[in-house]
Amino acid sequence: MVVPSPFPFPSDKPALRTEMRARRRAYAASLAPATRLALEAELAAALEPLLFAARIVAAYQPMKDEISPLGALERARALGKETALPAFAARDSRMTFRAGAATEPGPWGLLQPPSSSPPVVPDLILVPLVACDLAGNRIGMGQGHYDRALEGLRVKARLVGTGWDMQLLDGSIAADPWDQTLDAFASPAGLKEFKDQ
Ligand SMILES: Nc1nc2c(c(=O)[nH]1)N(C=O)[C@@H](CNc1ccc(C(=O)N[C@@H](CCC(=O)O)C(=O)O)cc1)CN2
Ligand SMILES: Nc1ncnc2c1ncn2[C@@H]1O[C@H](COP(=O)(O)OP(=O)(O)OP(=O)(O)O)[C@@H](O)[C@H]1O
Repeated sequence: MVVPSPFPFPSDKPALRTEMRARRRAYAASLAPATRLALEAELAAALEPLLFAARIVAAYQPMKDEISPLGALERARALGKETALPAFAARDSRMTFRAGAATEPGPWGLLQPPSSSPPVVPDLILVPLVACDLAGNRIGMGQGHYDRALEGLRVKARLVGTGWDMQLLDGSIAADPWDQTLDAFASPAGLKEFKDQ
């Protein structure tokens, strides 16, 4: 499932983010709707053992080019687990996880649970990403939302990057001191656990 990295491999994060966002967009656009649904079902199947073991599962409301984790979240609910999604009080406020379904518009253009839903501490977090490498280094949307939120949650939670197969790169992503390393990457091809750092 590891794809050859873009060549020449961009040396700085912003360039790699731009390159991989473009590739993610092209990949998502190339998928027929039925294929996309089948891949999302494969993702949910790959995550099943982790969902089974968790108590509170957090995922994300997918953006246009991202793989949807909502089937996996539905599966978690069917297994009796509590589920949560990212929420923001305002654009410059800290991201938290709130229980329940995404019913209200959030400041970053994504639906989120209402502020009346309780904040929760998940023990499994499905983390959206632009790209990650085999050491669990991740590139996100560049606002540091996950890095900041995961800093305090990683003691309790397993962090599983979630994406299309093509988002796992075989080159190395230079980690910044604040970057939170992923424990694993889940995609339609399966679950790839990263070795302890
Ligand atoms: N699906 C999903 N949910 C997520 C994230 C994510 O990466 N994916 N986040 C990851 O941290 C947080 C939200 N952070 C975000 C950071 C930047 C942009 C962004 O730049 N969006 C548009 C511009 C829209 C706007 O400016 O309002 C863009 O794609 O250019 C979106 C979300 C929490 N929820
Ligand atoms: N724990 C933290 N404390 C303070 N600032 C942070 C922290 N984590 C990240 N940042 C800031 O956030 C900015 C974006 O970081 P980075 O480029 O690593 O984001 P990203 O991992 O792509 O985004 P995200 O985590 O939202 O998906 C950086 O400029 C950094 O200073």
